[in-house]
Amino acid sequence: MASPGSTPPVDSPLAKPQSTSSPLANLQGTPAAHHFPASLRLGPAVAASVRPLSASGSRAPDAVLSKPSGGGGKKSDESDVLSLDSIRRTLIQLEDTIIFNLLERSQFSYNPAAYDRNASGIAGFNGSLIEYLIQGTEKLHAMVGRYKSPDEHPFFPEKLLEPVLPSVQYKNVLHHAAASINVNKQIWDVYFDDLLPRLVGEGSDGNCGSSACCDATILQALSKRIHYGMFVAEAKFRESPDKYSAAIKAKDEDKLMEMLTYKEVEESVKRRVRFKALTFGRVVGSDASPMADPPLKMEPDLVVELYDKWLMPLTKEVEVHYLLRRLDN
Ligand SMILES: O=C(O)C(=O)C[C@]1(C(=O)O)C=C[C@@H](O)C=C1
Repeated sequence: MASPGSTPPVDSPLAKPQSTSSPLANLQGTPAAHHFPASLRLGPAVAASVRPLSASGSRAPDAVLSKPSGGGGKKSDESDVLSLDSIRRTLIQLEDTIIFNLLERSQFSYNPAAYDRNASGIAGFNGSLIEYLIQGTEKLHAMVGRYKSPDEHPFFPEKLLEPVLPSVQYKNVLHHAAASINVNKQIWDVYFDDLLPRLVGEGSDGNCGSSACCDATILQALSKRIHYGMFVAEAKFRESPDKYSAAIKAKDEDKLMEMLTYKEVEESVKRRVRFKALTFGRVVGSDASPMADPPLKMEPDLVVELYDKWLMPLTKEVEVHYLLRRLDN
C-alpha cells in the first residue's frame, strides 16, 4: 500500500505482466468484468451520435436498443429493438468484452496503490487513482454524448460535463422511471470488495495504471450488462402486460422475480461463458502448434461463478426495480 502523498509506481510500457500461474485458484465465489474499445462502441445512442468514434460499425449492441427519433424509423424498429432475442444477443456479445478484460486484468497483481484514496499523488485531486481515471473518462465521454444514451450509466454522475456536440433526441423505449435507476455503487463495491481480490494475485507489480485501466473498462462493461436488465424487463413486460401488471400493482417482488427468471437460459449462459473463458484464456504456443495440455490464463469457474452469483442476480434485481416502477405516472 502506498503511503499518503506518494506516487504510485509508474507503469512502464515495457513492464512485463506478472506471470500468474493461478491467481484465481482461491476463487470461491462471485464476480465479472468489461472492456474499453467495446464500451466506446456501446450505446446505441453513442453509436449514432458519435459515429466518428465508434470503433468498427460491425457491432450489434450499439445498434440494438434505441434509435434517434425523427429519422424516419419504421414502426417495426421498436419491436426489433425490444425483442428478447435481440436483447439477449447484446448480452451475449458483452460476455466477450467482460471475459477478455477479466483475462487482461488477471495478468496483473492487485496493486493496492491504485485504490488508496490517500496515495494517488495527483495534485489537486482528492481520491484514488482509479477514481481519478474513471471520473476523467466519464467527463470526456459525457462531452461526446455517451450518457445521453439510455443504456449508459456513469459511476460519478455528479462529475459529468455537458456535451460539446449537438444533442440528438433518442427515442427511448424505456419507461421514464429508468432514468432514476443506477446500481453502479453496488457494482463498484462488489467489484472491489469481492471480485478483484479473487481475480488477481496479491501485492504490487508496478502496473498500477494498467490495472486501473483494466478495472475501468471492466466496470463499464459490468454496468452496461447489468443495466441492460431494464431493456430485458421492458421486453418481458410488453410480451405479457397483464400478467406483469398484476404483480406490479401488488408490489409482489418475489412474484416478479419468479416470472422473469428463466432457469434454462441461465444454464445456457453459464455453459457459454465457461466455454468462452476456456477458449479465450488458452495460451497459444508461439509457433501455434497444438499443445498437449495448454495452460489457462484464468480459471473458467471464476467466470461461471461471476455470472451465477453476481451478474445474473444483479441483472434480475435491476429488472425487478424497473418493473416495480413500470406503471408509475
Ligand atoms: O434473458 C433473460 O431473460 C434475462 O432476464 C437475462 C438473464 C441474465 O442475466 O442473463 C437474467 C434472468 C433470466 O433468468 C435469464 C437470463
